[in-house]
Amino acid sequence: VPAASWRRGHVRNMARRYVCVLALAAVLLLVFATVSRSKGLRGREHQQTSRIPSQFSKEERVAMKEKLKGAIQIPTVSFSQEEYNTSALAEFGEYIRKVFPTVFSTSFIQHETVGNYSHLFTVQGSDASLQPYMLLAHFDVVPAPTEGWEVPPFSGLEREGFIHGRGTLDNKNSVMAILHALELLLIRNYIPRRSFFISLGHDEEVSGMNGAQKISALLQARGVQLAFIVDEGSFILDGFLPNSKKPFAMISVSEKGAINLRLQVNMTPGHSAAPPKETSIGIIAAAVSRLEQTPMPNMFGSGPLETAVQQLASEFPFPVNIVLSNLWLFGPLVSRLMERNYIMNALVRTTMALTMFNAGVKVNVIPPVAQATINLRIHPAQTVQEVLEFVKNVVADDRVQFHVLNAFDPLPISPFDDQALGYQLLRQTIQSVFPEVSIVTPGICISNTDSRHFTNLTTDIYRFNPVNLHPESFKSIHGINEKISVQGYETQMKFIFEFIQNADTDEQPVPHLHEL
Ligand SMILES: CCCCCCCC/C=C\CCCCCCCC(=O)NCC(=O)O
Ligand SMILES: [Zn+2]
Ligand SMILES: [Zn+2]
Repeated sequence: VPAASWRRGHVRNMARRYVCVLALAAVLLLVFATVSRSKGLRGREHQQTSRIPSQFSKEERVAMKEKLKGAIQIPTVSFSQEEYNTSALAEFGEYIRKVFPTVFSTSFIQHETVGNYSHLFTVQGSDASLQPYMLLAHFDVVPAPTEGWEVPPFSGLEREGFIHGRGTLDNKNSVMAILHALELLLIRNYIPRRSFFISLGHDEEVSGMNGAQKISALLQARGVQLAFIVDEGSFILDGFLPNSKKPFAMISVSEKGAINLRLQVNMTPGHSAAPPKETSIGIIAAAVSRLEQTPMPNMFGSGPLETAVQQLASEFPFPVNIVLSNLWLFGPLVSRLMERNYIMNALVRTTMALTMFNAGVKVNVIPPVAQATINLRIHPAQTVQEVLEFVKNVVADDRVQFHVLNAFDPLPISPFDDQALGYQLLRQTIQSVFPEVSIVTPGICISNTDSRHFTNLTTDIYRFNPVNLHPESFKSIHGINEKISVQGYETQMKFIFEFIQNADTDEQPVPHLHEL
């Protein structure tokens, strides 16, 4: 082909290619612009640069409580690992999509459903150098028979400044406060610097194996490591200390282990008119009675609780403050005094509760099987094996069989020194949102939480809900008349609104003056 003709053909081909590339670029740009607009992506001109004040309009505050009420009305009850209200769990997923549209439509937030009903949100921050953290909560609740309730447990009714219902403290309040705080931040054009995850479990009350544990495995498979986790598991404790009116915040830096243990006695059935000396029910009843009469050893002596007691000493008048500040000398006395109160008792020892009893087939038949299920919560100074040995030694009856339904050791103690970012961010936010709270102490969660499934992703697990809890309210958790004040819920949401912004810091926490 003559050179000139070749050159003309070559130039024509090159021109065609450039036109195609330009056209493709134009189309992509158009698509990107469309997607950005529709998905709420904010250009840097929208980048939030200054702090967003946690002030909310009357309409926003009304919406906060109404959305919580709506959540309470969905009966997301879990009965066992195999039995929970799947339609309610699915309905709850639809509900949060409806009431938090910005959370679900923001381009830097990814939502995934895990284990069919749990929710994982990945909120991508603008500074990838900052290690992400996680906010944890759950929306399943324990059953709530209506007997004893002032209002129906799933009505979500508001009365005298309180929203009533199962889950108002454990733990739909946290689920809704987290999502609502994020919704309001996004509406105010907030973009986080530090990425964070929100994990909302659907089966925390029945082990978390299908929710939180699967979310943990998913994040581990993605190579995620977390700076810290914040979950339920303690509160601002108000009225728990004798002679002290001041509330204090306890951040649980560990949680007890647990054993669900079934005791069983089998016996040949027969006519009740000619009974044996003891039936299977009598044998099991005597065994569990011995267990109830033989408390586990008092383990008060070292660890976060002692730190808490010493930090609280200043709340007490002379000479109590001297006693509490010198546990090396008065520890045995203090431990004896603490075990007199059922909540404090749960802090100083492994507890045992007989929670289920199944036996008998008919009034005139000797019962072939008797079963007693006991729920043990293991103090951090003990192990599953030690507790099982203790139980078998107290039962001391070969006719009683032991079946461990599930068990896990106490959780490690998370750091709570000046360099512990998560702990210090909580302390900092507590003192800015709750100025009346002057003491923040470490503690032990006497119950269990979904956070125990995340020890593979971080060592810094903190269990704390920014809600004032009174001893009466404590009784309502898994009990009757669970409720949260409207003001208390608003403040919980405000706390999270502040905490998320506080977590954007890349400075190491500012050391604080120790309370001691
Ligand atoms: C001097 C210190 C006084 C401390 C008083 C401690 C009061 C205990 C406060 C909160 C504990 C309750 C936490 C609520 C979360 C419950 C989570 C749950 O139900 N998990 C399931 C389970 O454990 O079975
Ligand atoms: Zn809970
Ligand atoms: Zn619970």
